[in-house]
Amino acid sequence: CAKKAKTPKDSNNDLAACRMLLSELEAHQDAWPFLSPVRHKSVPGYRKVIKKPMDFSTIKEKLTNNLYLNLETFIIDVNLVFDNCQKFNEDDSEIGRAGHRMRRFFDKRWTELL
Ligand SMILES: Cc1nnc(-c2cnn(C)c2N)n1CCCn1ccnc1
Repeated sequence: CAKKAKTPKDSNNDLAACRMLLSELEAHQDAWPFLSPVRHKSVPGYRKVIKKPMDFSTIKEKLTNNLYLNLETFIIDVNLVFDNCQKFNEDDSEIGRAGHRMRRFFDKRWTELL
């Protein structure tokens, strides 16, 4: 089917959806590992293993500076947070489990927007 043209209104709706989704992520009880950048200087191996660090405060900064083209590019960064977490943490660990719970919550919420 023909791709629907993106109007300014569509972009504003995407932006509102991103802001709403991000605030829900930040308010989640399992968000604590992801609220600010991993202090890679005090986490041995993190900088070597994780090529593209990402966290909710960085996403908020990018949203504020209009660096997301649409909902898709925002979702890519949120998924990067959870993919990094899975790569660096055992599934059976505090942070690993929080990451899985947060990913499940996010997937449910943004798909409810479609
Ligand atoms: C996110 C995330 N992924 N791995 C870590 C981490 C930080 N230190 N260690 C040993 C990890 N595996 N993090 C950041 C967790 C941030 N945190 C830790 C305690 N309170 C916040």
